[in-house]
Amino acid sequence: MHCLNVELGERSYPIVIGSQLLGDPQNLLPYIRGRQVCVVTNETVAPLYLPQLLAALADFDKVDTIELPDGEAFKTLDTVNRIFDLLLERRHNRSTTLIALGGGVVGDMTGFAAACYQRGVDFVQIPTTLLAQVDSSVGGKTGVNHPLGKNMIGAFYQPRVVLADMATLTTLPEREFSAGVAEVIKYGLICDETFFCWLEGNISRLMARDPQALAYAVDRSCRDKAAVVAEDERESGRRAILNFGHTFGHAIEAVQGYGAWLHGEAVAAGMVMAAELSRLRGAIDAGLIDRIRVLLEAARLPQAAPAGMLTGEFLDAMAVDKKIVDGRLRLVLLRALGDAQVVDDTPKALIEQALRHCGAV
Ligand SMILES: NC(=O)c1ccc[n+]([C@@H]2O[C@H](COP(=O)([O-])OP(=O)(O)OC[C@H]3O[C@@H](n4cnc5c(N)ncnc54)[C@H](O)[C@@H]3O)[C@@H](O)[C@H]2O)c1
Ligand SMILES: O=C(O)C(=O)C[C@@H](O)[C@H](O)[C@H](O)COP(=O)(O)O
Ligand SMILES: [Zn+2]
Repeated sequence: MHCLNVELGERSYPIVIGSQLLGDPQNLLPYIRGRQVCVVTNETVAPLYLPQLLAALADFDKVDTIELPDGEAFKTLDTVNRIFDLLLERRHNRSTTLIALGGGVVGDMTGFAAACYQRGVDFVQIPTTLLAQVDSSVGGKTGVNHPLGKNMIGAFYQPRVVLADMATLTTLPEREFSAGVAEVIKYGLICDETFFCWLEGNISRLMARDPQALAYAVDRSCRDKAAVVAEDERESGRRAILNFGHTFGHAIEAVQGYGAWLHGEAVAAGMVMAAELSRLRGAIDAGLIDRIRVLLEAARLPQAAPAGMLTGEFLDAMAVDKKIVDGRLRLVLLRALGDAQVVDDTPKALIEQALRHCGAV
């Protein structure tokens, strides 16, 4: 077990990475200030890991659990309202702590509920998917989807601790594991060339969930993300690079219907689109795109738009992107391997060309 720190002044917190962490009260007690807790999880994760966690919480005065329905389609205000209902019915006060036990969907909604309930209560992230361990549990972006756009309602709200128990990844389905690898590859592309090269040499070990390769990938991803977040907590500048591939990816998620493509799958295809656009602007060469495609192939991730998705559907959905300023679409593109930048002057025709190269019709 080891710890990394997300350095955010008085909102700093540790990311604890290890195995068999969630059953040990000592990993949680130092971060929970009151005597009340509410575990938020879902119907899939609860039977797998809730009993272990509840055993670790046995000494609290009030321990409640809410099991949400599973799936991206349930990442909504209505579902968050169910958390508020339970907290109020069970008289949780301002000293309560919410504990998110699950993937990014549970984590994003629990964090948002914590940000809003009685104007803010503590929360803890216990991520149980690869994607949540390497990305969503770190950095304090919380929120829900809206039919018109992904993560459109939310708040920046940091957890008190992230407990990444890698033992939970043993039960993760293959497709979900691959989705997490997409965000891992993202770090290499945007800010960590050495990591990208390591991934090229170790992708088979990673996909086989070799414990050492997995531990290295989780640790390195969390370090990369924590460094970017520490520099720009509320995305006024550099943090936008963590959105590489996401403007396209979010369009896929919204247009296909939330949950049809997994977030990581949509981001994978979106990263190829963003890389293709970077090439059309003359920033990178075709060789790098080939290298990205080889990694995505090995990770069993998509590299093109969903069959039949129209360039117009992409552009319409992208028009509500949260990075837009003064009506200008801002895209995260590559300057080189390991070096991303935000660009706000990409001609629409070039975007359409990149989309068509990547299978949009
Ligand atoms: N806040 C952020 O910074 C951030 C970053 C990246 C992604 N996200 C969000 O995260 C969400 C995607 O997260 P995700 O990929 O974890 O999806 P998810 O939360 O839907 O979890 C994936 C599936 O795996 C199941 N599951 C979870 N843990 C399991 C385990 N240990 N064993 C077996 N099954 C398990 C879940 O029940 C679900 O069916 C998206 O909504 C995305 O927008 C947020
Ligand atoms: O932490 C960030 O910043 C990210 O952009 C990480 C992304 O992987 C993540 O999907 C995030 O939720 C996207 O945020 P959004 O602001 O584009 O909705
Ligand atoms: Zn993402």
